[in-house]
Amino acid sequence: MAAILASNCYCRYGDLINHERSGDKLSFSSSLLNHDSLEKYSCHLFKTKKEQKFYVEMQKMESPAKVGVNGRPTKMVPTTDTRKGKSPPVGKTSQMINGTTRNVNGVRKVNGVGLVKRDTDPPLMKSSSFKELPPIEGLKVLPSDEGFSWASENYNSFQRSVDVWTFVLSLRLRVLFDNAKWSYLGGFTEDKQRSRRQKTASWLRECVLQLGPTFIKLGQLSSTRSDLFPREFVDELAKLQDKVPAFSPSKAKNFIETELGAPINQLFKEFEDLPIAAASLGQVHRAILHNGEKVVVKVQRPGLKKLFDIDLRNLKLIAEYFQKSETLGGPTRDWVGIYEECAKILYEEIDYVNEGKNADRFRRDFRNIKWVRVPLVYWDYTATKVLTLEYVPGVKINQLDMIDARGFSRSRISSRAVEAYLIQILKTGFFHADPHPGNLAIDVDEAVIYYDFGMMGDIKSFTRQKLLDVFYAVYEKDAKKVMQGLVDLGALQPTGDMSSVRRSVQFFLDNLLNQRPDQQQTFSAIGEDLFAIATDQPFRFPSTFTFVLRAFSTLEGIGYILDPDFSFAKIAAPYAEELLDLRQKQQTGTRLVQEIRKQADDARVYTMSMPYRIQRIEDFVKELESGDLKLRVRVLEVIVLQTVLARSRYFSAIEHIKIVYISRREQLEKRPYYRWQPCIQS
Ligand SMILES: Nc1ncnc2c1ncn2[C@@H]1O[C@H](COP(=O)(O)OP(=O)(O)OP(=O)(O)O)[C@@H](O)[C@H]1O
Repeated sequence: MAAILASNCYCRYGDLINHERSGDKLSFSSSLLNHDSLEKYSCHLFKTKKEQKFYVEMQKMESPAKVGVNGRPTKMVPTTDTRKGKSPPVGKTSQMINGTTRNVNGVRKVNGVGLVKRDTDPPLMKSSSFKELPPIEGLKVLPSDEGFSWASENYNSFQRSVDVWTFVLSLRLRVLFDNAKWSYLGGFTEDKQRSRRQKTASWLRECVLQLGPTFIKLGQLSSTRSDLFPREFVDELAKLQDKVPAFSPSKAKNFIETELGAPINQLFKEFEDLPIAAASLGQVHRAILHNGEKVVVKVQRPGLKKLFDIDLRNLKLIAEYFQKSETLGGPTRDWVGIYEECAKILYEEIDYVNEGKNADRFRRDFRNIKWVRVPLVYWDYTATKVLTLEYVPGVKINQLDMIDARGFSRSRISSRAVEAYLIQILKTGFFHADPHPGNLAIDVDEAVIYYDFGMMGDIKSFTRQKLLDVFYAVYEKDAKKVMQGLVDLGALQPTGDMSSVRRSVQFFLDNLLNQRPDQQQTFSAIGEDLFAIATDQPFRFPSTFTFVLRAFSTLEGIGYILDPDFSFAKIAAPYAEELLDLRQKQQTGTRLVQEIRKQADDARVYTMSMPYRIQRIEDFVKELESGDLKLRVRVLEVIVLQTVLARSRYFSAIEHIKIVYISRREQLEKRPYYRWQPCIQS
């Protein structure tokens, strides 16, 4: 709270860059209190001088804004009824929308307990104000998290561990059973196995949902690992993206108040109860700051850290158990490594300060690219579990109808999405590791908006260099160099005999690169081939690699949906060319340096050793002349030698010609060498 009250300087800055925004006719709602009443109210609300000063500053800054972030015009989606088409089912008096229970009269129920008027409800939070909210098109009605055991903050650690182990052991048994041919009544067929696996996969998704945030997130992460899990599982886990329950607004608001240390109405002029999105780890609410700026507040699920601690402790033991198991590929799969990677990602994702920093960095990386938009972080309203960002609405990149209705160019959008990604991978090295369609939207000027900076990849310069080496090696179809690059990257374990790996890589390179443009493979197909090739080989794909591959295949999928003529290769070609040109230049430069160095070395060696060498040659020639030595030279080399010898008495090029000394005795040998008596001219 101290930070919020004390640091009003940010609001001033925010005001400057968001003039347009405050002046925007569209508002979440009209304030329920006019300025006069607010002023009176403020005396009551803001008890300390510091608080009052903050309030006064806020009031001053309510002037209409002119310029948006990046100098862009800020525009919201047109106002229509937010809950259009989402009226409660006939015969029912209330419905749960994104954690909020509403009755048909608009009276709010909290936590499904009944009609409740929260004592803590600030006067600004009356539901009538939300009639004027700009709509969220395609807003989903989310299931509530009530009824899920993990939604309670007081987990019983022992019970939770029992649940986790029961799930893992059941999964293990089901997988064993699916793979056991004897278990198929009437005989085993691949079709029967596939359908059984499909059932197990659906069961798995249900269990994951029941087990809650840790497992939902892990399930989402696993849905990128076709290299580790069967196709059916991966497909089913991918569905977890949009089936996450929301928690109640009262929970969200209480949590924000605890985290930011101030009542909601001091923090926000308005706060919208209905979350615009809910995900495994948190949910997003819209709000308006007292200076009129529109923001979104991402609130973490309460008690998540505690839940992670219990779950990850168990998962560590499970990974160790997997590691030891022969049937689970223990020796070839680094389960403990995979666990560690996942745990790191999970803990990073629940640190919203980290996410805010990522957003800032990403925003900086794209500051000169006007067609990419990254929301601004409101640090004064941000803590480890609450993240407040500039509200940047847009049409989701896969909402084709809306894209068409707004007259956007689909091909331009797909090119921009791919290009923005190439810039991240090839230039800045800091990339969005989860560019699914929910995290990409299109602004009014067709700029690509990014959301969600919890999972970012950072390609360090060493890794970047090695990746480029692999890229060049792939371009040259040089399996050995590709392998060396992969070893350097830690993606390939060097073992004794690498010939089978080399053959696999060469096969992959030949098949991948020998295609005509019309036969180009999709990234997901390439990924699948790659993972198939990697089976039983000492590959360990780092998460960065799988994330990049998944990101490319997601973007490619989006590209095809948007534009039937989409070609990833076409968009990427200028970037690839630029890299190859760069390499060419580097090589030319390096080669020149090498050549100069070699000449310098030669000169030094020859200068230093010349007297000695001349002496040696002198002796050698004398021996030849006296007949003490004979030269035995391969037939083909004779002419060269003759020429050289004819030119110089001290045939300094002698090292380049294969000369064999033979003694007189050895002359008699029958080997098919041409006998040659040198005729040296002085
Ligand atoms: N700055 C913003 N402006 C407008 N809408 C936003 C903003 N940030 C997030 N949203 C909306 O909220 C949704 C969820 O946000 P975000 O992806 O950051 O949450 P999350 O909890 O990390 O979800 P997930 O992990 O599923 O991606 C976004 O898809 C977008 O619709």
